[in-house]
Amino acid sequence: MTLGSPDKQGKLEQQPGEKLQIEKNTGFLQSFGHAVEGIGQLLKRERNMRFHFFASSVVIYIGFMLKINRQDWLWIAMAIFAVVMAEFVNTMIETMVDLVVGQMYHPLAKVAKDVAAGAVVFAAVYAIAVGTIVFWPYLIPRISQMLQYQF
Ligand SMILES: Nc1ncnc2c1ncn2[C@@H]1O[C@H](COP(=O)(O)OP(=O)(O)OP(=O)(O)O)[C@@H](O)[C@H]1O
Repeated sequence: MTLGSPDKQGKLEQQPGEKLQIEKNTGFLQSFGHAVEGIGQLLKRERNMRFHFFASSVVIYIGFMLKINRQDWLWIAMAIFAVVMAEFVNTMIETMVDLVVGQMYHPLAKVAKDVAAGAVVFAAVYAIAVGTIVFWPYLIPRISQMLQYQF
């Protein structure tokens, strides 16, 4: 990919007035600023990440509704963290593969991208399992209460 040309997804155009830096960051604030930019890129480029963000918000809302305890919050936080981390790794791998092979097909590029995507699926399955184990005991009394009320 040449400088300023769009990437595979057509989203890497150089912005007017944007400073092109390849030197080391000079201080904490500059490093932090670039890290925040990285998080922004993840949200902008990854449709799945926006879905994870929405799903996490729903799970947190349900957690508050069901008044889950401290320990259960830790499990939920860990599940959300695992999915988000897997998505970070997936995006890093995808970007590096696109940088190296560009528009060419390469079987190893396929392996790298598919394994990275597999990591996200793996983390998502873990998160669903944690959510089920955590929320189930809070839901059982409510469900049986609803059933008693109906019959
Ligand atoms: N350069 C390449 N060589 C070989 N296979 C590729 C290459 N680029 C992509 N693929 C294959 O095409 C699939 C889709 O590629 P794409 O770059 O859209 O991945 P994606 O962005 O990982 O998808 P998602 O955003 O859903 O994670 C990959 O999972 C991989 O199997």
